[in-house]
Amino acid sequence: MHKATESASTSRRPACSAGDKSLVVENLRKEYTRGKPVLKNINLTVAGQCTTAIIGPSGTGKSTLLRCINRLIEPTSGRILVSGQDICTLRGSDLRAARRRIGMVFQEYNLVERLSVMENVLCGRLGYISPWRAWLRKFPQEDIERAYDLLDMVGLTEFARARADELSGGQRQRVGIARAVMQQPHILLADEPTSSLDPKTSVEIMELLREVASVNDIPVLVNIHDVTLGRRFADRVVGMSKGDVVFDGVPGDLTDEHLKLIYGGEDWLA
Ligand SMILES: Nc1ncnc2c1ncn2[C@@H]1O[C@H](COP(=O)(O)OP(=O)(O)OP(=O)(O)O)[C@@H](O)[C@H]1O
Repeated sequence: MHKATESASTSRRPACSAGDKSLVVENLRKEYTRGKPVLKNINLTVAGQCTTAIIGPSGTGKSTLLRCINRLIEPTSGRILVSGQDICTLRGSDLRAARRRIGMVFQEYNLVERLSVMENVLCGRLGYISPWRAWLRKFPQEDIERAYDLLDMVGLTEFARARADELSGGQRQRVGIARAVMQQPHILLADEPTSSLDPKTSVEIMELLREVASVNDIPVLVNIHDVTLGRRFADRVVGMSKGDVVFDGVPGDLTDEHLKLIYGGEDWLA
C-alpha cells in the first residue's frame, strides 16, 4: 500500500456525535478535463459536531471538493450523501431543496453590500419562502426572531440595521456565518474563511465555526491554509495532496512527516 494511503487509513479519528446530520463522500472523482482528475478518489465520512480542517497546497483540489459537495460543480463520479441522501442524483427542485441544507461560508464573505446586516442574515431563508415574499423581502416573524437570535450569537445585535459595507472584515464574516446558519443547514462548508482576516479575528471566526458545529450538531468542513489554526480548532484534519487524501486523523497525530507528504519539501518547516 502506498505510504500516503496507509497513513490516511490508519490515523485515529475524533469521537463526534452520531446524530442524523452527516456527510459521506464515496469514491469522489472530478475531472475538469477528461482523463486529468483534480480529485482522484476521495472518501470521507463526517459526523455532526465535528469540525474538520482540510489542508493542502494550492491547486490540490480543496475548493473543488467543497464545490462538488454543494453541487456548484458536477462530480465526474462517486456519491455524496448529506444526511443519508445522495445529492449527486438530484435535479431541479429536489436539488434546490438539498442545497438549502448545505450552508456555505466564503473567503470574501459574499454579502449584499447595500443591504443591512439583518437583511443579509435573512437571505439565508430565501430558499424557504415563496417567490413573492422573497421579492418583497417579507419574511415570517419567526425568521426575523431567529435572525435576531443569530445576530446575538455572532455578537452583532447592535449592527442589525447597519449596511453590510459599513462592517469590518471580521464582522462581515460573522454575518456570513449567521446567514449560513439561518438556512438551518445539515452541514456547513467554509472555504478559506479566515484568509482575509488578522490573526486575532481569525481565531474568533474559527471559535465561532466550532460553536456552530457543536450547537447545531452539524459537521463543519473548513478549507484552511493556516495549518496552526486548523490544528488548534479542528477535531479532525484532512490533508490533501494532488487530489488524494493523504492524512486523515486527529490534529495531535499530524506530524512533520505528514506535512512533508502533504506539502512536499521540508525547507519551509521551522
Ligand atoms: N473551473 C475550473 N476549470 C478548470 N480547472 C479548474 C477549475 N477550477 C479549478 N480548476 C483546477 O483544479 C485544480 C484544483 O483547484 P482548486 O481551486 O480546487 O484547488 P485548491 O486546493 O482549493 O487551491 P487553493 O488553495 O489555491 O484555493 C487546479 O489545478 C485548478 O487550476
